[in-house]
Amino acid sequence: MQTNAQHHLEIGGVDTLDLAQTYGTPLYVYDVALIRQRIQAFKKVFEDRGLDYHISYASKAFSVLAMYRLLKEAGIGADVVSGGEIYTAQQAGFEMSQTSFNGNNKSRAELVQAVEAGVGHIILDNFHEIDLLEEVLTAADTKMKVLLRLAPGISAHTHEYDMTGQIDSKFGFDIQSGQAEAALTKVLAAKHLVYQGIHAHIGSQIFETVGFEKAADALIKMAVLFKTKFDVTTEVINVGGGFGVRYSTADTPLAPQTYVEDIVDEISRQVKANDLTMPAIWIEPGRSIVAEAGTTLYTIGSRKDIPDVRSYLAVDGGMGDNIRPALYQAKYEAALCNDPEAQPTQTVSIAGKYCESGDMLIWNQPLPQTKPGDVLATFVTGAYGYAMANNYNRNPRPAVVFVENGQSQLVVQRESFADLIHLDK
Ligand SMILES: Cc1ncc(COP(=O)(O)O)c(C=O)c1O
Ligand SMILES: N[C@@H](CCCC[NH3+])C(=O)O
Repeated sequence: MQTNAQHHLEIGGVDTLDLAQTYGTPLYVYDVALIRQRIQAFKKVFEDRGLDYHISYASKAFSVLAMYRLLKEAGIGADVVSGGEIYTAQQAGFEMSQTSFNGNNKSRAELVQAVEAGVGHIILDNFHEIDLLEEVLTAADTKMKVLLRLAPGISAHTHEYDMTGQIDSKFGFDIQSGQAEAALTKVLAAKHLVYQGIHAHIGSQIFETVGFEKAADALIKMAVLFKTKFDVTTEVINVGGGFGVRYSTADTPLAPQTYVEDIVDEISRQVKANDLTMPAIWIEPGRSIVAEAGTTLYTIGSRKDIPDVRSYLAVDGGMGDNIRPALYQAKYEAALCNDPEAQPTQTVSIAGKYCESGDMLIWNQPLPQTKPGDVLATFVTGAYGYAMANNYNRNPRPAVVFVENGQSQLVVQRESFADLIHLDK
């Protein structure tokens, strides 16, 4: 947390009170330098080891034109999961060969769109999709590089809704029951699918490396099986994303690059032990690239003090701009922008303005005295915040600004009431 000479909270060299004044609240503010640093730290792990690699930022964490432009500048790829993300990346002028396309129910229309857009790789998730993509490619008379998403049977230590690699999951080909082998057989028989490798994503907001290492081992085992049984070389091992970040003092993640160092070292060991050629290693970090770079600014409004029970302090946003506390009991921390380091004198619970009792942003936040009109910042809201924002109660979605070197830039305009009825008939 940075403060300026007036003791105000500052982000990227810009006073947050000025940002709130200029752009209004609620407001998502991104520290662009921090995003660049995160990307560089991931790159460095691979480059220090001289490895063939690909970083595919999981766009779902935060997908807007400005973000794809930033990725392009930083020289990394992007993973997309919908026609909307493909469209946004294209409109941003993103190099589409540097995208991969994930998802458990890609529609025919989305596959056509992906092929026409020149998406680099499609990560096949199920048997239906193998048939569908082969049909689309036959009609277009073109080929597509594919990875197979596997469910390695690993339960990551995270919120139940954030687990994706366990056997009982809607994602990917199950390894244990032989689906993975059956999928490879089908891909090899399809004329327009070019097998490149395998993928696993075990979940999100994970704090330990052991789950990733187990997933890497499972993928290497499959690469060995594919080699011995099918004489097929696996050129890409994609270990997904899911590297945890620190939302509150209770969280104890590793440095983002530490996860990758461990995974890469494990893969290198296993490749050597199994006498394989070293594949390209791909990662798909989303949260760990953007979460900590994001801060949301709110204006404080009403207050309700229930003697001996609780004090509710309400802000002008809530579950419409940050649904994570309601959906995953996610914990956040907040500070007052006019003096974030002032001694707390009270404990309050930060409520949103939506008509739901569950619309709470933070329970039991220590704060100094506040008054209506004060600006409150909640930290680490850069991932799955704006991305999951909604118009519940017909509230317009907030604006997004990028700040860097003392300059701010509006990258997403605040929705207007007119925008809200734009599509109504
Ligand atoms: C396939 C896939 N890759 C990457 C990610 C990104 O995860 P995270 O934002 O936790 O890094 C996700 C989301 O969990 C995902 O489903
Ligand atoms: N939306 C989730 C993570 C995304 C999971 C995607 N597979 C969160 O905010 O934690």
